[in-house]
Amino acid sequence: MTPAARLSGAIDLLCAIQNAPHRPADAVANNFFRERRYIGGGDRRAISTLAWDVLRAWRRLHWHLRADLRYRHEDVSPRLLCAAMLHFVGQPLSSIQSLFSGERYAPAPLSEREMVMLEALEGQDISSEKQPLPVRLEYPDWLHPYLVEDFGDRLEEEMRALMGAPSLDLRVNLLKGTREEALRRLRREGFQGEPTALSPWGIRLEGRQPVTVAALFREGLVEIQDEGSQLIAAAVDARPGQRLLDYCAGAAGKTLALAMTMENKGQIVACDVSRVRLDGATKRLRRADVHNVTRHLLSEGDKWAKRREGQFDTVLVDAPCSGTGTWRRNPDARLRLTEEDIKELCAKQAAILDIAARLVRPGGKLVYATCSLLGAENGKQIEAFLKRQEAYTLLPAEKRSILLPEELRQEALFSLTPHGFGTDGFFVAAMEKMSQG
Ligand SMILES: C[S@@+](CC[C@H](N)C(=O)[O-])C[C@H]1O[C@@H](n2cnc3c(N)ncnc32)[C@H](O)[C@@H]1O
Repeated sequence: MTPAARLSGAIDLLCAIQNAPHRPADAVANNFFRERRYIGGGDRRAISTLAWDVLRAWRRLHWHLRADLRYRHEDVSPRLLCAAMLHFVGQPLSSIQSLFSGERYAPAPLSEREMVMLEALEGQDISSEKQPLPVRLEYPDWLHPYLVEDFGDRLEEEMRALMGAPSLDLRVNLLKGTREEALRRLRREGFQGEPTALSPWGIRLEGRQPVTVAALFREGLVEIQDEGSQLIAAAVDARPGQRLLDYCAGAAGKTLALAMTMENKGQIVACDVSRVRLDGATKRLRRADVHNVTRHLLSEGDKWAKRREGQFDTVLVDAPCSGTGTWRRNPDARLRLTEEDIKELCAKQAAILDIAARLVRPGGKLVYATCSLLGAENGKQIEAFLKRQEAYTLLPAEKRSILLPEELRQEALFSLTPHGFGTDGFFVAAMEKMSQG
């Protein structure tokens, strides 16, 4: 594809994202490329990169383009956003104008009005001290007081780290081979990667390499999983022979890692309320050679949980959450999140925790995790849980997982952030249910 055709693709993709305001952008993009199978891998990456750069700079681009208040929100079209983004990454206006040539596969020429709007950007940087903090750091206005409370002086550095592109991490499936073996195979297949600093099974790839086409991925030797998510699985410390419940298993991202630390021995039940997500787990479990997982679809009025009270050695609650820790990957999610969502999510998390608490056997463990950065969904949620559920305490030091690096074993609960650890944002709390009597 020519650069102009790629630009056209990015504009079309952003239009598709804009036309589906309630759907996550990555789901829209998957659909977009499925319907355009003629677009090859390199072109796909170029199109997505520009579209995602725009999504990551959404508030700042709108701030610039609507600096002249005569312009309405509708004037800021995906065409203009892409052109402005190209300007801010250093392309001269004349070369941007030549991409909008109107020739075959190229976007239509820039109108006079569009040119005026773009010319006004000359000599400016995308971030400006004049922008209010939520604009400069790309988060919704209403979230500001929450972030001030949670991060205090660290707010700027934490939120800035969340604006960058994420790393691409793999987890080596020890059921199929070692990390050294996986690194050797990756190099042989032309990929560049290094062992992760914190996860014992992780490999961090350089840039965005098309690893899903690699033979070692298709064979199940590696799985795509952020290092932070791997560390949540490490915190669970699932051992061979145990009976474990992954209560919000989704498409089994963490279940796979738990089955690995259990060496495929014992039993994992993977539950979720979403059939689509649980179905998505089947193929991944097969590819990874995992045999000790059964799945259960939770439904309203389901007696399943009632019948299994006190039966599990460990229950993991990887709770539905705001996903604020994954904003590097899903920058569009910032635009959809509302204060009402946070309130609803907190209530849901508390309800799930209370059900899960009953499923743990006396002396067993409950692990709560989110990919949120917000105290309301994390520390405060656990504080309230421990007040409600007197049988539970935070896991004592001697029982914490030795799969975790020393620095993460100091407390029974910890947070990971892109700024602090170079991972997605995660929170985990490990608790123990006291034995009766
Ligand atoms: C953070 S995601 C789980 C991600 C998954 N554990 C992984 O590692 O890939 C949260 C999951 O909770 C599920 N969920 C939402 N409400 C639930 C409920 N009331 N009970 C159990 N699962 C629920 C969602 O369908 C979603 O799959």
